[in-house]
Amino acid sequence: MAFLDKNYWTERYSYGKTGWDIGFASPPLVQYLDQIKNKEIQVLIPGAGSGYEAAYGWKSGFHNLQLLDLSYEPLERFKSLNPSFPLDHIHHEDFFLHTGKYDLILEQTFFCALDPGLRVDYAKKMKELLSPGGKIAGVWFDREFDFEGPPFGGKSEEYRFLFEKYFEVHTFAPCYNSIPERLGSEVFMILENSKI
Ligand SMILES: C[S@@+](CC[C@H](N)C(=O)[O-])C[C@H]1O[C@@H](n2cnc3c(N)ncnc32)[C@H](O)[C@@H]1O
Repeated sequence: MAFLDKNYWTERYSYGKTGWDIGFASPPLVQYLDQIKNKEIQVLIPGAGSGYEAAYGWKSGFHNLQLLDLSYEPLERFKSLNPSFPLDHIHHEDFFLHTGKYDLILEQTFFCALDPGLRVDYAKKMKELLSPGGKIAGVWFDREFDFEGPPFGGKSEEYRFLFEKYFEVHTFAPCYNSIPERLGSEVFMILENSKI
């Protein structure tokens, strides 16, 4: 398996090998953001890539929203397309080294981009970054792939087993509003940081 470091992702962006990039804010995340009344909450989007969800959230009034990516390229593009987005809310950084406290962290094809050996670390880091009562919400692939990842697939039972150790599982359901290409292969989850 390729070493999934900054160089790997930079190369993928440089060669335009970005099959994950849907070109617009992901409908399940958009609908989730739309029903949140308190727009003052601290939000993080890790592995944000082109940052469509961040642009959507910002335009919808979530002004305490931060995006983060290991790769410089998509963040530079994001900056040029969203000139009013505050520069200090854009983090060119490794998720695992990021510090902060958030009320909401959004997941969209970040988990599946990581080496599966990092899944426990992902759960622990998410917990560390969430305020008490804070939530992770978003979509995870509920399927395996017949090629070497990324993306790395998985099954919902595996996720439930992993995340129940760290979070209160609020929502865990087949995603009904996935993009057509992913319909039937994603699970929507809301995980709350209320477990000690
Ligand atoms: C599959 S892409 C998804 C991008 C975006 N979420 C989307 O749906 O278009 C995975 C992203 O995670 C970033 N990434 C991978 N490992 C990372 C890490 N350890 N910390 C932060 N970003 C990372 C990559 O640079 C890439 O932009």
